[in-house]
Amino acid sequence: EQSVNGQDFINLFEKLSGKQPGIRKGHAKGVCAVGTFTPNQAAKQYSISPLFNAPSKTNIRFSMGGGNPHADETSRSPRGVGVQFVLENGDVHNIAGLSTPVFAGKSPEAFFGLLSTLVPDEKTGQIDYAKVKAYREQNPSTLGQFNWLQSHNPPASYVSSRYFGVHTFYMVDEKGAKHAFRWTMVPEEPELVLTEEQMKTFPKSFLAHRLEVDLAKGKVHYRFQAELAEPGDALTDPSVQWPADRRTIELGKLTIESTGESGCDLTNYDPNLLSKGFMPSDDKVLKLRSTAYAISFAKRLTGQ
Ligand code: HEM
Repeated sequence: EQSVNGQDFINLFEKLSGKQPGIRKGHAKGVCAVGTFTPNQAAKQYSISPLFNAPSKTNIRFSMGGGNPHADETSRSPRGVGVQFVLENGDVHNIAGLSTPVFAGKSPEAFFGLLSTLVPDEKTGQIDYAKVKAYREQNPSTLGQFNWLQSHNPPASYVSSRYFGVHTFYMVDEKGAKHAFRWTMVPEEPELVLTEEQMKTFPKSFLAHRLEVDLAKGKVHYRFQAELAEPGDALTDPSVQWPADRRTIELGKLTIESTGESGCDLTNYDPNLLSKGFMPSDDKVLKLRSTAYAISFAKRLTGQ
């Protein structure tokens, strides 16, 4: 299996979704919001991050997975969230996660192979779905997310969904000890999904409007949680979920206050840009994201 890099993905996204000048090459369709993060004091025992010292302003973006700026919001595909925390000392800390608990591949190569099967045939312009299915069966790490999406209808609102960090990160405490964890954003209101009927009748775009309606009713609250790893848990494979009984600690509350107009348009939610007191794991998918996002960012800022 040949190894792939960030540029390879950008080239592949262009084949899948066209050039899309000035637009994100992944999660192209999205909407901004703003809020405040209020840390839980108890989180301080796991990390020295200034994130836990004082409330921080957050610059949020909700999105549809994929490079299509006109993605169908009734489709069984991942939704995304990016949150940039602006710390009291001016530092920033990013997270960018998905509405699915697992990613579509254990490695950049597995995911790249899957996406490659979705490139339409040059002559017919058609996607060969038998090829896609065969690839999934031969590369079972790409099946978990697909199966999850088949058994969970899409969210009815960007703020009625849980979001998962998917990768493993570390919190570093006062003594320098590292605590492996995965984060989840859990809405305090019930999680609402589209009914089968709504999936057929809703327009392709309703989530931006729905977010405005939800936020006009009042602020939306999320609990920001960390599941702590136990020995033997997958630390570098984002396609594998940990057992449900992992100890969960509350990192704090995220209050989404209003829509954010164009406030997130120029943000790069690189998930490896972390505050002191946090560290990325050696997950190769996580590593590669920095390069891919930087290339996408540079391109879209220069109208490419
Ligand atoms: C090899 C794997 C991946 C590649 C190549 C990739 C690529 C990209 C690219 C190019 C962008 C646009 C960046 C920008 O222009 O700012 C993006 C956005 C995004 N990706 Fe990924 N991604 C990968 C994996 C993941 C994973 C594992 C997650 C979640 C756990 C994720 C969540 C997101 C989210 C939420 C956004 C939107 C951020 C925003 O709103 O600006 N991606 N991705």
